[in-house]
Amino acid sequence: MSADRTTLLILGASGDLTSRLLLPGIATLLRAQPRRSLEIVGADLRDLGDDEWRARVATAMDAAGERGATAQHVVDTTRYVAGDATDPASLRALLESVECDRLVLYFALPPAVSRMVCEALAEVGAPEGTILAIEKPFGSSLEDARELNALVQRIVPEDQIFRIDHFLGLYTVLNLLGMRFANRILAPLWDRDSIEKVEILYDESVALEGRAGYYDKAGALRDMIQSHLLQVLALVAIEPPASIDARDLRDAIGQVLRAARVDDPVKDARRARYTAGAIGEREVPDYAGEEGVDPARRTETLAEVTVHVDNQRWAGVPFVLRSGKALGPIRKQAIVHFREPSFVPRGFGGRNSADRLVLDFRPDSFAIHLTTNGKGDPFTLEQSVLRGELGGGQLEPYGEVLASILDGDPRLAVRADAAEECWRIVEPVLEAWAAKDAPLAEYRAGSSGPRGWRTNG
Ligand SMILES: NC(=O)C1=CN([C@@H]2O[C@H](COP(=O)(O)OP(=O)(O)OC[C@H]3O[C@@H](n4cnc5c(N)ncnc54)[C@H](OP(=O)(O)O)[C@@H]3O)[C@@H](O)[C@H]2O)C=CC1
Ligand SMILES: O=C1O[C@H](COP(=O)(O)O)[C@@H](O)[C@H](O)[C@H]1O
Repeated sequence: MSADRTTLLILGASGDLTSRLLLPGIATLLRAQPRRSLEIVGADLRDLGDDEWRARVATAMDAAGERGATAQHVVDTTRYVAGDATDPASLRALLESVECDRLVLYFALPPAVSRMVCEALAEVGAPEGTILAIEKPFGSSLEDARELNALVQRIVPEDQIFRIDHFLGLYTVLNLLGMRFANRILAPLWDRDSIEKVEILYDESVALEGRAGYYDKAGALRDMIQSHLLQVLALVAIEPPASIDARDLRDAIGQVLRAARVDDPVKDARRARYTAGAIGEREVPDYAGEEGVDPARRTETLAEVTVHVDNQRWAGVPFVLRSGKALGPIRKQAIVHFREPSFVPRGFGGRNSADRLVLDFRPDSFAIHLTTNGKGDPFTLEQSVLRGELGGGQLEPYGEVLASILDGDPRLAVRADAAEECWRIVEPVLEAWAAKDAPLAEYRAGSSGPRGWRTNG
């Protein structure tokens, strides 16, 4: 751990990400590792003011538990700067106002704005040693991601670029590595011979939450599937790496993403948008009528895409990726569906569903649904559920991600090639959906999705 004075300069500090996930994640890091030395500066277009900003930082620190000396130092020293970071003169002034040994410039901004800030930064120049931490989605298309990669690599060397995907900091997602590669039970079953299908689902109850500025131009496919769910797919599907150091892990991720594709963007993808409804007591307004939403964009709030991985291990196995907002049932899981056994001794009755491994992302746990003899009648099969609590880490995902940035360990960050591959995989679907008559189904907020969309699990 470095004792150098590090400043985290958050661009987009008044946005949803900063308050809801980034600051609370940092708070868990400072609670678990109080010897870190950190100062935080918030910057955004909106003039939030020092007091309001400090209150937000203090709330996040308090929510993580008792405020220790490091967290207190962060609250005492933090400040807020209003301004447009895409404007080179404002950006220069902002950078000059920061005194530290090491600067982490955190882009908590919509992708198009991040790109404009990078263009300004290329003009202004980044202080020596600056780390760029850039949120997903990285760029807005394959071409844009390529250009953005070239641009940021002109500003700082690749080892100072962290393309952020906080799902790589989720305990259960990291646990895929232990589960797959550190026991003899699952590894021999982990291929097309034993696995019929994999589902990776992230159905949320949160709705737009005032994020139209970002979300209405992104939609569920770009917001969740292009980044998070493809990273999870990569960890489910990678070949065993020799080590879990950054190079081996990211080589393996790059390899599997290069093999991934959507067969038929029309048949293998569907999308929908929520209408007014209620989730519990909460009334949710029609997405299309929300402030800042342009209904003509036909932005989807629920997307589902089937991806195939063309290699010996996975040929023919569908990976169904789905994520949506304002849904009633919350499902944040990866489900590995195993094939039927090749033969079951005659005389057994009752077998009616296949075995499966369910990994719950939040809270962290897993369950194996295994066919066994029935409770009352031993000759009637039924499923027993073996559950495991994973215990969770000490850190929230953003704490893990920030720790790895501060330690200069890119293991939890997305490498340049992987960021581009993820766009390559989803781009045929985006093109199909850009057609005027591409279907956009509807679902009531609080429901489980459009009528007629069946899900397993
Ligand atoms: N929210 C979340 O749950 C998560 C978000 N992310 C990623 O974080 C990024 C931001 O998302 P989110 O916080 O939700 O979006 P928000 O729209 O809530 O926040 C973005 C912020 O950036 C500000 N901004 C826009 N232009 C500029 C500029 N020129 N200079 C300085 N600030 C500017 C916006 O100000 P204004 O509102 O005035 O335009 C807004 O406060 C996205 O890339 C998203 O994918 C990643 C993980 C989780
Ligand atoms: O990146 C994003 O992630 C969140 C979901 O992550 P979680 O850690 O809050 O569960 C999602 O709500 C948001 O739309 C997206 O931008």
